[in-house]
Amino acid sequence: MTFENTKEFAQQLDAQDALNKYRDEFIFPKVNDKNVIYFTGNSLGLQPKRAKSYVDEVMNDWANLAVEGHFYADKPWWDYQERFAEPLSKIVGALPSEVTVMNTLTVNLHLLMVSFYRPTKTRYKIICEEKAFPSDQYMFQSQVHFHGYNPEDAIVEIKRRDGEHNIRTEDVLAKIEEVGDALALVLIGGVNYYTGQVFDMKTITAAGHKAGALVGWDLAHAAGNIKLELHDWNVDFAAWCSYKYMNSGPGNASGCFVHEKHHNNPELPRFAGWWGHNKERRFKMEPTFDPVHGADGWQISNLPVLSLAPYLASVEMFDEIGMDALIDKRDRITSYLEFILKEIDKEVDSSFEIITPSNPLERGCQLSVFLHGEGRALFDYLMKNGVITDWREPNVIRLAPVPLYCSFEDMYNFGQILKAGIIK
Ligand SMILES: Cc1ncc(COP(=O)(O)O)c(C=O)c1O
Ligand SMILES: Nc1ccccc1C(=O)C[C@H](N)C(=O)O
Repeated sequence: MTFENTKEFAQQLDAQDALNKYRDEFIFPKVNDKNVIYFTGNSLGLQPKRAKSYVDEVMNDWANLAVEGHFYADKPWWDYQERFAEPLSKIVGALPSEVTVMNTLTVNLHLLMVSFYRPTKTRYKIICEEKAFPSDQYMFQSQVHFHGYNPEDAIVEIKRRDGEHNIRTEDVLAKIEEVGDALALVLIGGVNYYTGQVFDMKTITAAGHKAGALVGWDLAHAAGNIKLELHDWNVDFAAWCSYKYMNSGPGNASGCFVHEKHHNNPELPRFAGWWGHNKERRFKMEPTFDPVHGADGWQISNLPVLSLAPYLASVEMFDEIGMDALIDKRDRITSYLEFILKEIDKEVDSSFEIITPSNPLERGCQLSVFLHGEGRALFDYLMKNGVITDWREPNVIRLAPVPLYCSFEDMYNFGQILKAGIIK
């Protein structure tokens, strides 16, 4: 499709966009009395208007039913997480029994590593990506330490080649083969938080298995953003936070995936709690743990229902729309933003280097832009003028035109503000 850098053209794309009406479902912060152009849904998604009524429902049930709400609320609290299974399984390409919601992302990755990182004297190494999100790096180091190994030896990072911004699949595969019999686990961010690069999860998962290792994915920047087929790709486990693309609210619960093939394995160690115990007999207060056969068997504590409520509102919205429609718009709006950046680049002295892969199959809805010749002052100018982006050292802004609530006209307007910020 050929694009034009005009307001009329952008408005025309909005008029043809079936998802445009969902913009009204979200609350936008305002700057100078105008809705902002929000590019940071990859950090914290906007609040869906319908989230409040889900929270109010729990507050009302708590007021009116108190302890009875666990079993007699319209949406009973004791198995509230089961309402996520169907819609969430479609978002990540899983069976409903393979997904659950609990805790937060780093906590869940630790808990899943209890089950899936079981190093032995000879097979103890973890492959991850260079410059993984810091929380993941701390997690790897502390897990390796906990098991009595040396992080310098046990953690193997896949590097970018000199002068390249993204990691090549062939380099991941070569590293897996090289580490071979010493490899216990591959655990990578499915979408890199800094560059927005999407990894070839299917191919890498198969290669990890071939080497005799288990394979997990941190899907913080992937869930609700890209097409996932976790079950079919034979991924062992995965976890994601819900406050980014899934719009569940700050610090909210994480989602987890555990492949069906691991559900009935009595050998698998895990850190247990009563909410993972056999559902029918949970309140019989039995002394021996009998896990639910499914991802729910990794639950530990009773559920933080008040915080799950807005997440449920959001997941149901995703279910209404479907990932295919979202991805369709995501590709169009991301390409339009890419086009706008290139157009503005021609009109100003500075130059923008998009470090995200240009192939739509290797990116979701994030463009990370190196601002050559510009500095933090430009970022500050954008923020003051109602464009919310984020800044990452040394000189990168990340732009996520989230298809649920960003418009094509936003992209056009952004281009004009960007140009004014440079030329001023
Ligand atoms: C890739 C990645 N891993 C881990 C985290 C940390 O998540 P949490 O603070 O919810 O544990 C984030 C975002 O904050 C992330 O982007
Ligand atoms: N939860 C947060 C709280 C405070 C500041 C940032 C975050 C993020 O989520 C950062 C995110 N992981 C990112 O890739 O930008």
